[in-house]
Amino acid sequence: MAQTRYVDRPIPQISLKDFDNRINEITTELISAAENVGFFTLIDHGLSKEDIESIFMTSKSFFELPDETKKTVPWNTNNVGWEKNSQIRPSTGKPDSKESYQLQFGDNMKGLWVADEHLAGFQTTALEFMHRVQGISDKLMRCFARGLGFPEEFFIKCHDVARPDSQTTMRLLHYFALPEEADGKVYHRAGAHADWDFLTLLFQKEGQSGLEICPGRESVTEFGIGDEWTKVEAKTGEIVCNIGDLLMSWSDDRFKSTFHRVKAPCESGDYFGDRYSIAYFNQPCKDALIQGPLKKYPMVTGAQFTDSAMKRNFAALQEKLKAVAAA
Ligand SMILES: O=C(O)CCC(=O)C(=O)O
Ligand SMILES: [Fe+2]
Repeated sequence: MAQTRYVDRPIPQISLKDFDNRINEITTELISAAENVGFFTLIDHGLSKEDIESIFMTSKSFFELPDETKKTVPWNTNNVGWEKNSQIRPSTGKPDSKESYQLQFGDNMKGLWVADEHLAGFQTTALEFMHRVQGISDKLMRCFARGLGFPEEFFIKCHDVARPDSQTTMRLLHYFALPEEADGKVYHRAGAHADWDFLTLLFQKEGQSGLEICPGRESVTEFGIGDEWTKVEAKTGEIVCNIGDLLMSWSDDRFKSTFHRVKAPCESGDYFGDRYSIAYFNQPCKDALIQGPLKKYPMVTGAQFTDSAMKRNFAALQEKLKAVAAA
């Protein structure tokens, strides 16, 4: 396999300290990060390293359950539940080598919370953490609303997690340990993709590296991926945030939804061990009305936006599978 081409690109680090007094300054920093690299890291966000380590322990306890137990909460197309080695990305045409458990706040979770008899207190612990991450998301949404000239509460209302049909999702991820000796196979961890949500907040664990980004996308309708990657360091206390396609569209392409991946380890210095991460995806309410201030794209509802993102992804996947079959 050809060597990966790496370039250094600064990923801004933004502090949320003293948020209410510093909201103007923080907004300026967020807007600049969103307009350029599309990724930034947050510090002083209110979650301690211990809080984050503790939710990672809960996540690990879930993934250590036997598959037979995890199968009691299977993934479905509402984007909830547990899956293993089943997510195929259009960029690779191969399943990611991982398992994940997706959680939401509302009715979609009926029957899909792992039962207390298998993992005591899981639902309470997960929901408590999700509400805290939503609190951080709310701060970011306030700033992005200001930056785009919407009323300050606008995006928060459009992503209200108190509604029973809320779509916002927290995804626990476990990438399996892989053989360090080359065996002729490529084990994708998370194949290159852009997220289709509003904003993603990602928690990583120190030492478990692999996340890489590839900026350069000019419009949300374009799919091309460049080939120069930049590594994002894994630090337990920081939150890595990225703009999703929804915010790119809602900003008339001003803010960039950047391609990223968790690299298939294959070169010296790559990390081959078990990797745990947690991604929190801010998804719109189904009836939210989405259109940027410049009206670059036609107005759509949250439900239509998500539906067409999934269809576009599916169509790109079919193309890729055809190309793989023809090769
Ligand atoms: O696990 C990671 O570090 C990234 C996951 C990711 O990009 C995703 O699930 O969309
Ligand atoms: Fe992603």
